[in-house]
Amino acid sequence: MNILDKIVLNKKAEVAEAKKNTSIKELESSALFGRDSYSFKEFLTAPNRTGIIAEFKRRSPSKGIINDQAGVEAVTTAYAAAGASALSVLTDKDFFMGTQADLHKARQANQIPILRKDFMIDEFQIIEAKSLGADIILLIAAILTPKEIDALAKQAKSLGLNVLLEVHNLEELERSINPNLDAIGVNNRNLADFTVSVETSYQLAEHIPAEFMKISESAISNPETIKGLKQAGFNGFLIGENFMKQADPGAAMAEFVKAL
Ligand SMILES: O=C(O)c1ccccc1NCC(=O)[C@H](O)[C@H](O)COP(=O)(O)O
Repeated sequence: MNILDKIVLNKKAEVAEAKKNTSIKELESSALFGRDSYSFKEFLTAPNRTGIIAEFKRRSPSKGIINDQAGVEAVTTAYAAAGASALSVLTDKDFFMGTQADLHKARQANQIPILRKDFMIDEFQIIEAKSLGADIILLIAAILTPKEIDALAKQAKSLGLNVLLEVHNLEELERSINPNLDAIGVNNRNLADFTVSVETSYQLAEHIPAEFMKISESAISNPETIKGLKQAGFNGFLIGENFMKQADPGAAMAEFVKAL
């Protein structure tokens, strides 16, 4: 069984447990449930922003512990001050050491869009994302059927959330694309074997229809890479480890942005 299969199996059990403990009514009565989401598109394309979606990520299956000392409020507010267009906050506990409280804290401290970075497989998680203050949800083509993507995207849109579809190859893109998506993210990391190549973004760029924002995800560690990806039509750049591996991730991002 590869790591993605393990994550999904674990997530199914986690969601089943969460459904036993929390009702949808409770989630819908959260103070944040009724707020209007920030527009992903507006923040990504605003002239004074970088296009960077800066990720708060303590651990990953490919790298182990990246940074278990940094605080979510301090890091995310520093990312926003450095010009992040949006934030990404991991909420998966078992593989990434993320928590739902991280997302909630990031929401209270920031006024830019936040992506709930998790493995979404069930409508319950979308309602949960809304109740925690997320603006964007991620749908990963490698773990969902086209029918599931369609249903989850429709539900997210009905709650005013922005939807980012993640693909890693042309086959995933062609089978998963649908009009309820806002952005297509090309993951430069192969989640089955963890190899990375930014070439993946270049190869898929021309196949992404113009109506969707284009995001390049993972393994970005150089401002020059962003310049090249912008030329290829990318609007957003999801960066986690490159900043999080530093003692002060916000300062690392501020330095990086100076070279853009
Ligand atoms: O990062 C991993 O090891 C990983 C393993 C299995 C599933 C997902 C994984 N990462 C999720 C991501 O998409 C990245 O956190 C994100 O794109 C940022 O990547 P990076 O800048 O390389 O930290």
